[in-house]
Amino acid sequence: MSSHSSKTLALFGGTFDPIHFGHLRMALELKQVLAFDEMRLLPSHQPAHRAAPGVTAEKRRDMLALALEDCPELVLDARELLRAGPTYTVDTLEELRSELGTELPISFCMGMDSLLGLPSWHRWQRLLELAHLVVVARPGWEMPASGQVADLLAAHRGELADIQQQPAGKILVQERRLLPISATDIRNQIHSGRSPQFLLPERVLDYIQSQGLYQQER
Ligand SMILES: Nc1ncnc2c1ncn2[C@@H]1O[C@H](COP(=O)(O)OP(=O)(O)OP(=O)(O)O)[C@@H](O)[C@H]1O
Ligand SMILES: O=C(O)c1ccc[n+]([C@@H]2O[C@H](COP(=O)([O-])O)[C@@H](O)[C@H]2O)c1
Repeated sequence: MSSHSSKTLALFGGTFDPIHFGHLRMALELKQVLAFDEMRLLPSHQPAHRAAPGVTAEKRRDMLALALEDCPELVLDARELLRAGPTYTVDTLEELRSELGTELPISFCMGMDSLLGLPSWHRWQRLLELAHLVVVARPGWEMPASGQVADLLAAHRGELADIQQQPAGKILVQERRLLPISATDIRNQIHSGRSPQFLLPERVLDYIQSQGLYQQER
């Protein structure tokens, strides 16, 4: 039995290019509603399934650190930035399991869009052996009718008590309204000369301006 058996850990991964209030609210709400003991934001180094971010991993991490300065409930975990090559979630979860043992309940949080793309993730069938998946769906979402994700949901759908008490293997679908904010919109606004004020923390916006980030269209 691991010494962590009475705790629960949640991870909220993303490119965070840049971090915004949509990410921060969702991470905080999931932590509070699902009563996780710890919620870590996990910036991806070289995202595996999208174009390379325009801003270096170090700057994305700095923005995340600034965003979390006033929020002790959310913690930065920069481990993926230390690994070379494409960032695969399965590698991160295996690393965490070797550090924290096999008993600690670990939940990896993602949007429903990410779940629908899960079969293209690296070694995706191993993920549920290492962690639970908490999937955020908009109210009124519909279950995919068939296919690998429908089969996965049918086999692994669980309840809150499962993800709090078991180490891995369940999918919890959480219906929540999302703030209508996207990092793509923020980048577009900046390079069009408009201000993204009120969509992200003021300190992050100051950093973006002082470093001259997102001025060029990509
Ligand atoms: N407005 C939002 N509210 C809640 N969660 C969000 C929101 N936008 C993105 N997410 C979730 O945050 C995680 C990281 O997303 P990501 O860093 O790609 O942000 P993004 O705003 O979608 O960026 P981009 O526009 O560059 O794709 C993903 O799980 C994604 O589903
Ligand atoms: O492991 C993979 O193959 C994989 C493929 C796509 C996305 N992910 C992870 O999913 C999280 C959200 O990714 P993104 O691209 O929506 O910011 C982030 O932690 C990524 O590392 C992981």
